[in-house]
Amino acid sequence: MVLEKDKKLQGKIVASDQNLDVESDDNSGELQRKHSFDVDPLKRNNDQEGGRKIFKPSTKKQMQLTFENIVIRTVPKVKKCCKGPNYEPPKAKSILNDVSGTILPGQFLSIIGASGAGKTTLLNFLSGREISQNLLKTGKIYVNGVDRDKMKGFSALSAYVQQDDILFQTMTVRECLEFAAKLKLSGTYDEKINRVEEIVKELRLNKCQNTKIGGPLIKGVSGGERKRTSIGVELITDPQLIFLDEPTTGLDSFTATSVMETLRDLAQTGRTVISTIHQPNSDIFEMFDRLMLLAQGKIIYFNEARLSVDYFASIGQRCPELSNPADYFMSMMSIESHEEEDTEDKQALMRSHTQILEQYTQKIDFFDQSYQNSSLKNDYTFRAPNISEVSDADINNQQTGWCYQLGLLIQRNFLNTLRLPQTSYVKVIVTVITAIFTIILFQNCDGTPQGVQNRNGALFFMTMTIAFNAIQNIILIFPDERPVFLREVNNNMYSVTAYFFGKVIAEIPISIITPVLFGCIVYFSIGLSTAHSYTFPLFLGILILIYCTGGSYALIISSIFSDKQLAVTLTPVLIIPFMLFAGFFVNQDNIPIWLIEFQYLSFFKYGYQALFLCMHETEVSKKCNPVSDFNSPETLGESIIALAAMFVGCYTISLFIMKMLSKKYE
Ligand SMILES: Nc1ncnc2c1ncn2[C@@H]1O[C@H](COP(=O)(O)OP(=O)(O)OP(=O)(O)O)[C@@H](O)[C@H]1O
Repeated sequence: MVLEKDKKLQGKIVASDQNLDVESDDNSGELQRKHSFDVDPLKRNNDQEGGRKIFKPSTKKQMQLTFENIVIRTVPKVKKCCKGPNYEPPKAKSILNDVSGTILPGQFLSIIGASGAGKTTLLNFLSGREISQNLLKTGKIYVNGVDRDKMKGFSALSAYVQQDDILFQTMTVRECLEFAAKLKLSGTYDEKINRVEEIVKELRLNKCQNTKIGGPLIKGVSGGERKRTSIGVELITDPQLIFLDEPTTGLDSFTATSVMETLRDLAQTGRTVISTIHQPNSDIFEMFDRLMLLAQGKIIYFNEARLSVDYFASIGQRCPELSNPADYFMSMMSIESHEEEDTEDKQALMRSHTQILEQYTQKIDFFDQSYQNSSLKNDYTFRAPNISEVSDADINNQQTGWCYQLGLLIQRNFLNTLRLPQTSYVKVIVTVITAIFTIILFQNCDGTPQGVQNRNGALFFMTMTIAFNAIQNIILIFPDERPVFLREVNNNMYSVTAYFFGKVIAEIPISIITPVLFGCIVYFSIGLSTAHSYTFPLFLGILILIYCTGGSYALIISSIFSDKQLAVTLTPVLIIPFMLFAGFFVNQDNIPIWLIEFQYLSFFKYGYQALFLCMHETEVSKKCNPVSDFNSPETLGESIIALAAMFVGCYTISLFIMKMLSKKYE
């Protein structure tokens, strides 16, 4: 089909490009254009698809996005220490090289280019996402003619669908959409649910709406359905400007085509859709509306996709027959592979590399110049006539009440805990098994010297077990939730404090059940003190406090490290030093003076100390006076207060880190 179309195009090309009609004469190689604005997306929708209407036409103001002279480059760091006579300061690397263009309502722009061409950087910059601090950015972005920097709620007008599908694996497709609708939309409950129904229908999610998203532990929806759910979550507010980062990556060809169809349909209702695409197949290329080719941070083509093959043929880059134009363009924009890789002469190899790079740069410069001089060059000064300025009324910056957000977050967290096996029944089984181990290892904790030794060992073991149980719970779960939290908080769905308290409150049942279950099994089985009626509840209370403090400490670690593997690997290193200060392994008198202060940061020390004093301060038989042996500087009350203070302190620090994180990703 592509070829047939190309042949037709070889004579005279008549195309409507951003409201331009383009005429081309292949013999002269000259492409002429004449302006005539005719964007009627609904008409196109009906005409092109034989009356097929998938998306409801939006009643909102349409968006034209214009970007002017965008330059993004690295700011090289000059190392003062290395400055010498032969010192060559590092050069700035250009990532986007003075790129300009405009995208009109109803257009679906696909950006393709070799790896490192600057696609993601451009998409992020256009969508207003945070660009790394070490990059220098200049240029202007206008939305319907209004300077984006002067707009208050650009993020509320647009949607950004990330490459990875960042969703809760335990939630169903419908639950994900409902959650987004409840937090992002104003109006009554029925109105919100109606919008969900619409999205389910429009994105063809009917069949899988009650299936869980799924992940490594839960079987869930297919890749395409997951991607469509991610798109649906972003479409809930009916944004007019939609950015997508490589939406087809990781999908099979059929699913990728179906996702692209969805995006094309979306654009045909008047929305402006901009997407980077990774390795499109010929079917997907067929579906392209506007195409932007990026190479070395330069736009070498930005116009209708169907004109691209002819355009490149006119500058000497003819796509072979029966080839996928996208593949041809990709190879055209890629640096050629090195043919003399085997040579042992390193200098020759370097020279050859430099030569290839120079040739490649020359080739891209030629494409750049050809595009700049071409009549197909995107006219970024063009302003669609029926587009009016964005006003405050167009910006839906709605945020629901804090308590409403908290309620929904608690509900979601509980659901997640119940549906994730490792946070529910597996945890209970692990608790029971470790309790049985404790009983086997530390029997007979009576008042004899051997029994007291057993008891001290058991108390230390319990402190470790309960603390690690809590740490593991947070370290294994929070890193998975972290991207969802960042996406949602930056989508203005809820506040950081609502998320934080939602998390803390949802943790309460497991923070009570685990230590209480463990304590109940172990306490009487190994013969711990029954001297006072309050000893046992006090003992359980301390176990709960140890669990909560361990969890709060782990929350700091997992908020700092985004990578789960890294967090898991570093946890022992960050925990063990505090464990050594607990007073069981190292006599506190032996701790070097410069390290002594560290013991006051150890929740193991206060946890173990509190359990120890709880047993011995209430012990009737003190044959071997263990309290004096332990040399505890704090009383039981002080130990409990210190533990509680650490718990509150760690949670406060993690809340602060989460706030910082959310600002960083704004
Ligand atoms: N913060 C940064 N500091 C230095 N260089 C950067 C930074 N961000 C991006 N780059 C560089 O800019 C170039 C373009 O990066 P970008 O991620 O936009 O490429 P891309 O076209 O999206 O590539 P891919 O398809 O592989 O994702 C790359 O060479 C990258 O290394």
